[in-house]
Amino acid sequence: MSNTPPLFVPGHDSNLVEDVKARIRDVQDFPKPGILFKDVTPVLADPHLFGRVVNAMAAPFRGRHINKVVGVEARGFILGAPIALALHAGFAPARKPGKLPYKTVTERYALEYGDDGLQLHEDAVGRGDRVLIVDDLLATGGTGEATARLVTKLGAEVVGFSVLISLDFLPGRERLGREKVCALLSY
Ligand SMILES: O=P(O)(O)OC[C@H]1O[C@H](OP(=O)(O)OP(=O)(O)O)[C@H](O)[C@@H]1O
Ligand SMILES: Nc1ncnc2[nH]cnc12
Repeated sequence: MSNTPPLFVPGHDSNLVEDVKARIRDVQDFPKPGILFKDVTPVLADPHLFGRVVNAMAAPFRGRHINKVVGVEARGFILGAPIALALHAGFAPARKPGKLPYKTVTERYALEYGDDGLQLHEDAVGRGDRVLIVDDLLATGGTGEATARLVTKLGAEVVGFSVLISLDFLPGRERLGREKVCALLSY
């Protein structure tokens, strides 16, 4: 028998927010001057903490009949895939333009530090699908909004957004709809 705590245990995890905050690394002026970058890689490096984060980000959406999780390139893939498994849902990657091999739909958006585009395979989600969008961080909400537009363009329903971090001094949460966004921590 191993003493390693199991992943995906339902229930309240009281110290999680403090434990995660203690491990997020602030990097000043990345990728551009004036941006304080929230680096989540130290959280991912700890398998127990990573599992607790996945469980907590999936928890609000259990029982809500999510059948597809869309993870946003690139950091949204890392959290989105295990959250999909935790919810017994399929996973679809929303990728930067030119990366997906099959027919795609495209949306463009502005970022805290530039602008970009996202694509989904046209059969990634469809009518009747109940979709959870997952990313590591919500800032201006441009990425989340563009991902939601891709999902609805394909006829599926966006049930909500699960993010590890919300930068609440930026308008992301309002833009996506306060009631739809679950963030483990905010700044
Ligand atoms: O709310 P917004 O202002 O749209 O910003 C949030 C997005 O910015 C970051 O991704 P980035 O585009 O830097 O891509 P990466 O994950 O590939 O580094 C982050 O992972 C979110 O996807
Ligand atoms: N400040 C920030 N840190 C990490 N990822 C981001 N994406 C947008 N703004 C960010």
